[in-house]
Amino acid sequence: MSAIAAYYNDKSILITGATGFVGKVLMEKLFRTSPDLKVIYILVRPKSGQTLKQRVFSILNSELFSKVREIYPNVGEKIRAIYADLSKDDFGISKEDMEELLSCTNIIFHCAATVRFEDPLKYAVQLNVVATQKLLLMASQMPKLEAFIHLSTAFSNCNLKHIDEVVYPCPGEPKKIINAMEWLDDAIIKEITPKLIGDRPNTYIYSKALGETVVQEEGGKLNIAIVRPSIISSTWQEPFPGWIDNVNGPGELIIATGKGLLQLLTVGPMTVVDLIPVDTVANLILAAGWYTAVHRPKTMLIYHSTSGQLNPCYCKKMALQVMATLEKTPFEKAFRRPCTVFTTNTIAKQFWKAVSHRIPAIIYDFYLRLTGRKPRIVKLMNRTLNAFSKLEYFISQHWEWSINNTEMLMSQMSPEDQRVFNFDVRQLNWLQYIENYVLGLKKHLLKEDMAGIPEAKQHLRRLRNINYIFNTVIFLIAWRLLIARSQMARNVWFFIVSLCYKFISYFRASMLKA
Ligand SMILES: CCCCCCCCCCCCCCCC(=O)SCCNC(=O)CCNC(=O)[C@H](O)C(C)(C)COP(=O)(O)OP(=O)(O)OC[C@H]1O[C@@H](n2cnc3c(N)ncnc32)[C@H](O)[C@@H]1OP(=O)(O)O
Ligand SMILES: NC(=O)C1=CN([C@@H]2O[C@H](COP(=O)(O)OP(=O)(O)OC[C@H]3O[C@@H](n4cnc5c(N)ncnc54)[C@H](OP(=O)(O)O)[C@@H]3O)[C@@H](O)[C@H]2O)C=CC1
Repeated sequence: MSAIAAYYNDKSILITGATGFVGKVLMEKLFRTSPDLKVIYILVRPKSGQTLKQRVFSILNSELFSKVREIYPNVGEKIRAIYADLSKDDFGISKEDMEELLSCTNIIFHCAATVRFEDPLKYAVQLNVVATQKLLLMASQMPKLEAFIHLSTAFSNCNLKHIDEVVYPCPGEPKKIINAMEWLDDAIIKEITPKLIGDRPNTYIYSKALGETVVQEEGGKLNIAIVRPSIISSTWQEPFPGWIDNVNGPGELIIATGKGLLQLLTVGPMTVVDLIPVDTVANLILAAGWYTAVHRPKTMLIYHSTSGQLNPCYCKKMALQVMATLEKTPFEKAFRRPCTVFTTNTIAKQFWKAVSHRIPAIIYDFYLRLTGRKPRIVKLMNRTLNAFSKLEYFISQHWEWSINNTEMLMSQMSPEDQRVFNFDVRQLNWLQYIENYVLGLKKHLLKEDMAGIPEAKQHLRRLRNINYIFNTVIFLIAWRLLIARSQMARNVWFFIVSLCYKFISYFRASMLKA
């Protein structure tokens, strides 16, 4: 049996962020590989009108957990959902629940965070720094705790081009920043945010960097490791290829491309997009948890969960594969035919944004208004272009991450562990992976049925014909205006017409001879 799987059997595991993208995959894997684990405590808040029970029920009944349900029908009995809102003091956890957590927990996986790039700094600090600080304090009171795994991001130091497996100093001391967030007025915080975050692109990245400093400074004697994933994407292999349930990062751009909203990619041919499949991240987290608890390294280790060094995914190649998959299996009800223009030129970029994005959106909304419907495309287009401008930062640059600790971890694992908790991205075939990713977005996120593909293709053919007619009309109008105003245009026109006439006469004469 796998040593890592055996380690988690009989353990009480606390997961924060278990209702999120990474948390769910982590929990699923734990149940599948270590069914004899004692309990998984998850810190959950009620959301979107759902109680804790309802949230857990819908996760366990989701497609992601279908394999777990097969092998382990009573899986719900091993989950203890504990009410907690990490933005509140003491997380709002009841006294009894807190006592149980403190006395029983063996391992903590801290995945919870706010991942929105532009949350107000106060909220980002509250979630990604203060909550981490409080969780560390809780952890320090857990006598049975063996390991604390903190999830950060590979981009926490994206102001550097080469990133080592160390915690770098961050502008501003966490304690001072936390203090300032408590008493400063929201308007003032907003004003000083750009100065505080310095050369980091947004409040999310900055707060994650501060979070790492807090882990390093306040981890005390705890057995801690930090895992830094890059851009987390759909599952590669487990529990099945292509599972994804959120639009963060690439998902948003792929959907916008598939729906015909986004037709622009500002990348050079050799730009690498550092994708890392979510199941690979979960496997690395579990391996790091085992290693930290069993081998107790003297210093806190940081593991980069990235792909660029070992098996780079080139952005242009990825986009072409996205397009090829969309050709075979298009998304339904597209606004326009999917098409991608690659450019790194700023002027060309602005031109394409206006001509091929904003103007068609305005025309379409005008048409919706004329037909008595509510205009919505301009709003959607603005949102798409805004999201694109925020994500662009991560695909227009190149970073290098050291992976010594990650490779060391792999070398410490038995062949069986390497198979069961595989995070070796060298084995990944990007073309196959991207195809599954696009299909996964269609199926699991957009909830589109494969039976609707003929209709989606028919819709795209209609859009192509409309496009042809539209372009021809625009060309004729432009040409007519030009002829009316320019002698040269008129000469060109007569030249073309007489050429056509001569060609037809010649053709007819040679037909008659034959
Ligand atoms: C060919 C392709 C190649 C691809 C090539 C890949 C490259 C891909 C690089 C990625 C690189 C990431 C690298 C990060 C590495 C980490 O560690 S990041 C962790 C993950 N986090 C993320 O990815 C979060 C990214 N997203 C965000 O932060 C925010 O969505 C953005 C982009 C800043 C936009 O924020 P915003 O303008 O406030 O927009 P948002 O609140 O999301 O939505 C506004 C409104 O639109 C609505 N809305 C949202 N989505 C939709 C939708 N799809 N339709 C309609 N309405 C919508 C919302 O409901 C909302 O409505 P209201 O509530 O206002 O009524
Ligand atoms: N996704 C990515 O591309 C990357 C993510 N990461 C890191 O991985 C970790 C997980 O990210 P991911 O799963 O994608 O993020 P998600 O947004 O999918 O999940 C975030 C989780 O945190 C929980 N959470 C947020 N706020 C609170 C709160 N106030 N109280 C209790 N729980 C809360 C959410 O709960 P709820 O369901 O109630 O909202 C959810 O379970 C994060 O630390 C992130 O920084 C790192 C690199 C890339």
